[in-house]
Amino acid sequence: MALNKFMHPRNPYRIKKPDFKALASKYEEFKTHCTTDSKGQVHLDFKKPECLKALTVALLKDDFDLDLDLPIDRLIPTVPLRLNYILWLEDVFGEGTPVLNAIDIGTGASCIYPLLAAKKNQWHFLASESDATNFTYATDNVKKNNLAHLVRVVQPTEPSGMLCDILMNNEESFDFCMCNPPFFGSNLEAWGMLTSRSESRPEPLSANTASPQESVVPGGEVQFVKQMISDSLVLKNRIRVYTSMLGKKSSLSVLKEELSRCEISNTGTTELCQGRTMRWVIAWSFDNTVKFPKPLGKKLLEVKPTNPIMWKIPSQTHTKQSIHELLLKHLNDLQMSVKFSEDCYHAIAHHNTWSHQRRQRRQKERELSSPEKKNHGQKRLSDEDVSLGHKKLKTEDGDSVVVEASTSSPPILEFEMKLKDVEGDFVVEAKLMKSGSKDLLHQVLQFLKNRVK
Ligand SMILES: C[S@@+](CC[C@H](N)C(=O)[O-])C[C@H]1O[C@@H](n2cnc3c(N)ncnc32)[C@H](O)[C@@H]1O
Repeated sequence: MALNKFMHPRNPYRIKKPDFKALASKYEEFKTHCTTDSKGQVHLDFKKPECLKALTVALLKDDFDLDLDLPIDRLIPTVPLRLNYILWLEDVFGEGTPVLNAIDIGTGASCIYPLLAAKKNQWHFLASESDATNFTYATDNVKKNNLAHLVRVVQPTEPSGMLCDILMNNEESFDFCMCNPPFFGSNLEAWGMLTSRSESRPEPLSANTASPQESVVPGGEVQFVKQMISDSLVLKNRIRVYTSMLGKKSSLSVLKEELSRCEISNTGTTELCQGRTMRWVIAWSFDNTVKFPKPLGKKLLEVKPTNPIMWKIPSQTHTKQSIHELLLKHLNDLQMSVKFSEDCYHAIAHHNTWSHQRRQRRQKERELSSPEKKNHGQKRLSDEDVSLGHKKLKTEDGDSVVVEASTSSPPILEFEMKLKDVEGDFVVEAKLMKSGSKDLLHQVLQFLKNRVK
């Protein structure tokens, strides 16, 4: 599971491995596909399509209360990857996950994206599916979960019909469209026979159940997404954000070139990492107010197990309550979201609000002392601030600088801090959680140390 550590920071499967034993004890059907070894460990054979299906069905039931029926001869979706794409779309539209109206092109028998997003965020979907068997299963899966008020499944009038086709008799506007296109251009490519030796990948660990009509399309995913781009030039802002997943990294540069050729400049990309699989997403918009999150890159997403960082506060200067109040105040000043229970603070930062505070304060003082700028508390952003995703800075009374951060960015640091009594003194013990680096955590602790002396 080499890539799990690079999964989206909010993806629960990043740290939670499916517990086959627990699932087998809850779900009879899942249990029938499991084997138990002499040590009592429960196993699943991923080379068998029935086992893959049983796992996807059990996870969707257990984690999202979704009941799915899937044909064994069609693509069986893996849940962590599908969730990664949805979580990235949440980032595009900002925190608080507003109710959105979306399109899923090629929804599959599972109708997985619309069902997951409808259940998780109450998003509305128009889902298209050209394959007759998949269309029937998708429609039944929506009904089975009582989600017909949120998800409509349609068939394009032409088998290769795309956005313009399904929106022909429709006046609606949509917030975004998403798509997991057939990746390959031919059956030979789908079977891996066109891949040269040097490019060849290790043999897959799990069965591929996708039918030819699900994995193969003339021109492969590049042609499929080029058609989406062409349709988007007609539909423009009727869909605010156009996105598609890609199975091959090489397709990214070809499609970026196509977007540039079509003079579409507001574009974004991201990587989706899970298990041993990597996928990519390409996105574009005609609305310049849409800001695509900067890809975090593997460095920031990777969390290496680290020892906690300790910091001692002498009890002569503070009581436990006064330390608690100061910690909460300063974490709050840093615009982190903080949960506190049982002497433990769980904090998440979306932007670096703690660096260069002194420089910002001096700048503010200079601005306030310069007569022509006296009425302009607002400060120009440095390149670094911009690269950190800050929307704007504004000064406040006193020595604090408040950073109004863009809300559409994923966390850059997540940590836990415990406040303990140790031999008459107080000790703060801080530990990195799902996102960030030890360096960032050190910086935050130094910021707090300077204020809680
Ligand atoms: C790779 S599968 C993805 C299925 C599902 N979205 C998932 O992620 O598991 C691609 C799907 O697109 C469907 N498809 C292919 N061309 C299509 C088109 N022009 N319009 C709608 N669906 C299409 C295929 O039948 C297939 O179900």
